[in-house]
Amino acid sequence: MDEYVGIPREHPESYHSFMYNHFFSHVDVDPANINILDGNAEDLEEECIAYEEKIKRAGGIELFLGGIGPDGHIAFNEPGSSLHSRTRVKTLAYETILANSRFFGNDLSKVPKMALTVGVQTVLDAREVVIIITGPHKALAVQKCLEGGVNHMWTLSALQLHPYALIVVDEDATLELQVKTVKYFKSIELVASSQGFGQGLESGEAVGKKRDSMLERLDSPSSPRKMGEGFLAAPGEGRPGVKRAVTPELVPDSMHERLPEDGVEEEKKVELGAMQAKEVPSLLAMHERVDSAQA
Ligand SMILES: N[C@@H]1[C@@H](O)[C@H](O)[C@@H](COP(=O)(O)O)O[C@@H]1O
Repeated sequence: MDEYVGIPREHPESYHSFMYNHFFSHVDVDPANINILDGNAEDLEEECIAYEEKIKRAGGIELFLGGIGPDGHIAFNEPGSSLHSRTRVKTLAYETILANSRFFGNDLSKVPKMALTVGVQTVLDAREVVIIITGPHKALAVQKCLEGGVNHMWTLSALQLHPYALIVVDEDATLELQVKTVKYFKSIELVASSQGFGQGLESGEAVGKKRDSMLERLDSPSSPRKMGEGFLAAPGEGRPGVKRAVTPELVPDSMHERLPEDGVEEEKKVELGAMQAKEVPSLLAMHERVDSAQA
């Protein structure tokens, strides 16, 4: 989902190395199916555009699994990132450079200052998003993103707009939350699982059939979404034993869609004309009312 700009792929702190060491080398994955942004690409902008295209061609992201930075950034979407952003070159925030310096011998000069990252909208377009947050140094971000409103200064908060987002935290990461918030989430989890609606990650075969329709939906990322469109299918939908309610639209429709169609407009004009012809008093202009009152 992100990669530093300008450090070799083999560098122990590159995200390429991280992903190979912690994940790809432990699973049976065809290297051709691994897609990590290339922070050494000759044309970084082109690399980002191509990455979005690749996601689109693959039918969208099924599961976005990630973490956050202490400033609430998701991937490398630093504070102030547009919530509609897509894959791009990003300058890292000082706090992030500082936080990452521990991986570079605490030498700030060695920490990359730029990265390539998927955008907030790229994450929001994923069918399901799971974010794992641990440690007290992420507690303020958790508080801002869960108890605060959707805000570009804490980009994780954009997940409030996602129909299938799951945030997994340890006890330390909840330290800045109100006790009642923690109790609230624990209680709804308890009630939900007692009613057979417990949260759970899906496993099993990929929902390949849905990909064609996903491709269509993702066709134009910038085009306004209509009711019920835009997000990918509900996780687990169509699988035996998995019930999901349809989530209503979460993204407002565009203004032009709210304007009446021409036909309707014409009808209104005719109605209005008829009313005016009947000289309905309420339609008289003010000066006419004044004149008639004086007379
Ligand atoms: N840019 C990366 C994020 O993409 C990643 O999610 C996070 C994980 O942090 P941690 O390993 O502390 O969970 O690190 C950085 O901030």
